[in-house]
Amino acid sequence: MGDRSTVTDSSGGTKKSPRGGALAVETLRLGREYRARRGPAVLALNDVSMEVEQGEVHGLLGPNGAGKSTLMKILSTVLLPTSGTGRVLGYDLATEHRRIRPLLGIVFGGERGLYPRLTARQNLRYWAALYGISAMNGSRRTDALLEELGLSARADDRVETFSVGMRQRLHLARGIIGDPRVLLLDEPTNGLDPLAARQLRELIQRLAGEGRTVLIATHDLAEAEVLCDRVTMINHGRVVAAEAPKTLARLVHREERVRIRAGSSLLDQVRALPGVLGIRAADDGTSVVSAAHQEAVGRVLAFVVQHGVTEIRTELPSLEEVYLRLVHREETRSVVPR
Ligand SMILES: Nc1ncnc2c1ncn2[C@@H]1O[C@H](COP(=O)(O)OP(=O)(O)OP(=O)(O)O)[C@@H](O)[C@H]1O
Repeated sequence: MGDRSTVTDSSGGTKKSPRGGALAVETLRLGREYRARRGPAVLALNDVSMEVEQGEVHGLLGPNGAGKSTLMKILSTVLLPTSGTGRVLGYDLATEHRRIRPLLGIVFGGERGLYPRLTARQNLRYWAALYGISAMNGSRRTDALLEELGLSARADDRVETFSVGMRQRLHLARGIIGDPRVLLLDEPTNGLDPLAARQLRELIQRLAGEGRTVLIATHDLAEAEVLCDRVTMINHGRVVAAEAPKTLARLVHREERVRIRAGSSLLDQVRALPGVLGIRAADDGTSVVSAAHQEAVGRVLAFVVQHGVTEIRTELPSLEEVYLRLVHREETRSVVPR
């Protein structure tokens, strides 16, 4: 499968992000309204501005109905925005979809995109042909992908006999057979057992390591935390945050944590240190000390080390906590009358 050299630069003049990287995806005040024959129109996306750098693994997070699928469909050029603009690798989403399509790999899962009565090999060769890859190259690429995704032994079995995990891997193979520069994945590890999910994550990381950009819509926050360089959280069609998971945790919680294993009298002394917000007992018998700022963390660390504590870990709130805080805050806001 492709090494860096296979990722060619054929973009339409890409812009740089404020962080200095060339942009794979950018949207500016993108909106999408669905108009029903009856009933009110639904504003699925509202002023969405986001940036994804080339080579980045970027998570798109949000509750059900937030607008993730709508955004993915617009980025994959199957749906037009009703307002705003967007570019993929420098090409305009509304007017240059023919240029964008060959650069994209789309994995939306479910039953779409695979022919169950064909074998895995036949499916991939068919998709290779659709991407305009010659029969010889298509066959070579098919073999390499089946091998890489652990499907070689079942290459000539019909897809209808495949497990959920095998189909999911085949979906990914289909998505990358055209050697795309940008991969759009919707819930890629949905329905996979933990081992298969982990293997798929490793593959996604490898694909990004080859210089490809990966945009993943997921409900799995732990997955987003390990996989994504940055995440964009959306709720009710609006961007509520866009940052690296760790940065988000700092911005949202403004607190740091130190996990220690210590007796109750020592914990009482730690609780009294300046800048300590509280201490919570964890299930594994350790105690989690919340500190207001880095200086307080330093104070706690120095104190516990001085008193012979050996099990010490600093940590940030999880992405799940950040998500709940941000989305919950939005929900609370949205019930306040305007
Ligand atoms: N074709 C459509 N016609 C009318 N409304 C739609 C259509 N597609 C989506 N919507 C509405 O737009 C909003 C956003 O939907 P979307 O499917 O993009 O959300 P999502 O974040 O992908 O949700 P989920 O995680 O449940 O898939 C929802 O209110 C949904 O009901």
